[in-house]
Amino acid sequence: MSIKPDMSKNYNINDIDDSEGSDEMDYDFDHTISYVDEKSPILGSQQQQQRNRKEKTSIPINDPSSSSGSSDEDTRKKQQYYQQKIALEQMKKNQFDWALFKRFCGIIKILFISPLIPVILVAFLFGVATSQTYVSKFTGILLSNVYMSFTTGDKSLFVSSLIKGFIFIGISAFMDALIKFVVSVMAWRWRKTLCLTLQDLYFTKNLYYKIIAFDDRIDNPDQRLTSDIDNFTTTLASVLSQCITGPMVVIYYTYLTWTTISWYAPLIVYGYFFLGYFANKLVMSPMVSINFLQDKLEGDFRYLHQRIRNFAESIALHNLSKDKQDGIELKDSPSSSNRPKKAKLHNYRYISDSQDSNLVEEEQAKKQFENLLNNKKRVIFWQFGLNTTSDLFTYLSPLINYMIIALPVFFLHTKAALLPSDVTVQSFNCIMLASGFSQYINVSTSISDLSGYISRIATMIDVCQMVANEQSFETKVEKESNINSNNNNHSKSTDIGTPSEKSNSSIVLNQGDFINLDDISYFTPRKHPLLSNITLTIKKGENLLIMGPSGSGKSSLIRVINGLWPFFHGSISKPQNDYLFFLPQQPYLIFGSLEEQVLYPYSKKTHRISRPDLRLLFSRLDLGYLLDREKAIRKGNSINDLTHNWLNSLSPGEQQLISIIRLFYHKPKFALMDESTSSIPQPLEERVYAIAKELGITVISVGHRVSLLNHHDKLLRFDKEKNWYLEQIKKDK
Ligand SMILES: Nc1ncnc2c1ncn2[C@@H]1O[C@H](COP(=O)(O)OP(=O)(O)OP(=O)(O)O)[C@@H](O)[C@H]1O
Repeated sequence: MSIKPDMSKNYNINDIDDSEGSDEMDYDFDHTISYVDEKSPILGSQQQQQRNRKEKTSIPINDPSSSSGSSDEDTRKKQQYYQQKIALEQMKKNQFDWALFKRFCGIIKILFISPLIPVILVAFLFGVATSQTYVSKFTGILLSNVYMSFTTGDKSLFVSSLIKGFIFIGISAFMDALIKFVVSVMAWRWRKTLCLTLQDLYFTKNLYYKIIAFDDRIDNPDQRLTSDIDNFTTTLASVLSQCITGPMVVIYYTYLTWTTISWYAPLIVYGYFFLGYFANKLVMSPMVSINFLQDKLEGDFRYLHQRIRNFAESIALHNLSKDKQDGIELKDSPSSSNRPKKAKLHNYRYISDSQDSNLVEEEQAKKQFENLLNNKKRVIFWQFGLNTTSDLFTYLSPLINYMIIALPVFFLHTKAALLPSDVTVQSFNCIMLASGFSQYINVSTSISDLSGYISRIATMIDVCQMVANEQSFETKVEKESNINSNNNNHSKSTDIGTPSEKSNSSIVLNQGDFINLDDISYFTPRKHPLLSNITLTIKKGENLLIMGPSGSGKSSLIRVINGLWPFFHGSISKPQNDYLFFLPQQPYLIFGSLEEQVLYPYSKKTHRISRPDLRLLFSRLDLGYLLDREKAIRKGNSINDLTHNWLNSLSPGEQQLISIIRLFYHKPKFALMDESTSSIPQPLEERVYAIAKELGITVISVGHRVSLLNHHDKLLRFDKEKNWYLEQIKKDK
């Protein structure tokens, strides 16, 4: 079956040779994938496009991706090269340095965006930490008294010290629990603030779509929004509490060691701390990038398993046939018993010897898991180094304390001897001062984790802001009434509508019942030119069908018309978006009841459909049984109202029909249907178009089925040379 339409002729559906009985148009699907120069212009003429195509196929020689041939090995190497390049660039950016500190300050600004409660919490923490530090002083004195009561045999001193001990140590323990409680509340609040702020950003101006479709700088945005923010705020709150209690202890015990020993005592402890700090920093710096990479690998690993969950059935079906093929091959091959075991064919170790055939997904998951484990090994080794230095400094600090106390007796000879109770108080004070500092050293371990989260969260904020402010991702949208009033207010030489203006992209929201494309040339987000200079008008009541080879740009034109893709030149005049409704290729069902499916993108909060109306909508497409099924499930009380998992088991056709019911409920002036009847039988497809007509919906369809021609008035046809043809469809009664 083939169609060779002539632009000069009207197109007649009876001209189609359907002798092969196929329902699909026979296009040449040979679509070449080329490497495009980012700056390649959109070329209008065919010759220019051909020249451009030739140029596009040249690949830089020094780039590993340029290796000739297109074997799997090459593709794998290319992917590896780019992954490593990106990971290295990211790692370079995530050093523990001033830039990271500035990014941290950016996040802090968000955390304190409504400062009252966080400031109260921090002040409260400060108050509790101060009181706890003060109360801890009595522990030292009590210890000294207990020690003295043993040496002097003073029972009353022992009893009174014990009673005071219970009170003060009890208070201290309670304050410790209070600090932990405040830290948890603070982490909870910060998570709320940061996550909501980021979500606001993520959902503004379709950013969630743009950063996934147009920008590849953010891997796993879901992980950043969920676990990274949670881990970051929890770690930050605990680091903050340590940073607050630390100085309290340091300041107070600096004073006590100075007064009970001498000026050099705090000085030596300070020197010891700085030595520890620099040793830790040395180990910490590389850990930032290693932790960053670990988070990325964890996210990728989870994402792969998520995909396996989402596509479980497709994977299982594909692999049923694969198992069969493997079976035949094994049976037919005389040398099958001599085949090397699978494990030997792979470089990595996690493939079981007993398995003859592994799923591609299994291999990928295992490969990714191996990468993750390899990096985790690095994390563990560097963590070991960090723990060794920080623990060494913590554990050695009592010895330093005793050396400080021993200085006047054994080295300076300023004192002959010390009383045991004095030694107890002095060593307690030194230990407390050192513990104040060792809190900082311990903080450094948490800071290395924190830095990874800072990088990931700050990158997400930066990229979201950059994409939000990116002018090339924005299309100028104006109301026709505004343009007219501007035209009236200005002289005829006003800018609007001048050729220079027309060469840019603009969308005008008209009051009329038509969609007009004026000299539209559009391209992919990577600037790969698609179709050029399309000019056409779609009037109300005049259905348009778009056909063409796969990847030729049919869906992209729909994206351009509804304003999702700003990658075009020329101007579009269309009714405002409330009058347009888009049905994507992949039907989208939300978590919710059938009524909520139909209401979407509205919700039950603002809209409701009465039971009889809902039944009528479903019955028109023979789907009344789904409402009965839902009713039975509700009665059985076996379903969580929010997660209607049973919807996942609907057939693709049922899913398409539900989105078509959604379209009928919303009754827009224009419907943009992207292959949205491809899974339903032809008689039902006829009914869908008949109902749309009855409801006054003008349809712009994308599709491959010849039967669609029956329901449309005009055909916009693309060919593989990037030419377009607009033809009138003649319908013979
Ligand atoms: N987000 C994107 N980034 C880069 N290229 C894209 C993106 N989306 C689509 N493309 C490319 O744009 C070209 C046109 O895609 P489009 O989805 O419009 O094809 P189509 O004609 O609708 O194909 P099909 O009939 O298979 O649905 C394809 O080569 C596709 O790979």
